Amino acid sequence: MRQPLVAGNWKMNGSLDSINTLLEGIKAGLGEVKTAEVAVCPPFVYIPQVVQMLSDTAVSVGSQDVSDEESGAFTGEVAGTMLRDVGCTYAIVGHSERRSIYGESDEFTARKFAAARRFGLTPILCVGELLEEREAGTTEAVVGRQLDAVIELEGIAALGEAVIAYEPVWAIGTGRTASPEQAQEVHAFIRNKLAGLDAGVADKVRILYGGSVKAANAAELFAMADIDGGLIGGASLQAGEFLGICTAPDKA
Ligand SMILES: O=C[C@H](O)COP(=O)(O)O
Repeated sequence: MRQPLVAGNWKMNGSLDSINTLLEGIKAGLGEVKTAEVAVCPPFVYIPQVVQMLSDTAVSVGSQDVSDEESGAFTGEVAGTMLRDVGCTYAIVGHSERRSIYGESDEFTARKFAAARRFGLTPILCVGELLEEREAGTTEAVVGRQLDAVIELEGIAALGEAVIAYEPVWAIGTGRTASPEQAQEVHAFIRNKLAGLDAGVADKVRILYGGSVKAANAAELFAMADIDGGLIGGASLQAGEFLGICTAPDKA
């Protein structure tokens, strides 16, 4: 039985003050969350503050990215060792905003996935197609290719110790959520693809859905057989909305 995971990706949002307020709000409602594991992924600079504020809770903290390198002359990079040092347990890799805005390739993403694991972080590997790729009928080819880059570098077993997030790019921040059936179709494709290589990995890996998830639509998405929680952007910046999503698995 896979425990659902609801992870908030705050992206480049927040300030010392607003994060205090957000976390106070989340902490006040955590007692209502019965089933899901909860995680938040703040901007790098706020991670120590967030780890400290959540130290009396079971909420995990992750980073939004991680360097593919360990240390040295890599200006602007943040290493997995540093993220572990300040209390992270997860690292998002290959978010579509990294892929599309900053040109990060499948191979580069795979190296970041490897680095996260090497330094003791659980990668949350994001995959997903652009609107034009969906319309061209290439969703499975794109998602399959993104997964293959990681499998080729790290091996199939590594995915059993990671989290996958399926995020159709056309649903991110657009208010246009994939329907539960559309999401389930791709989640099932991912799980079946992994099952073809290692049934144990496919059974174990949590596959999150991301893209305009809100308290109002989370329960129907999370009720699908292969959707094991969500990676939440905008709605994770509002305590009430985020808690509404975190408690959605309790209603299944
Ligand atoms: O990482 C989170 C996703 O990009 C989803 O963002 P969103 O919930 O604002 O659509």
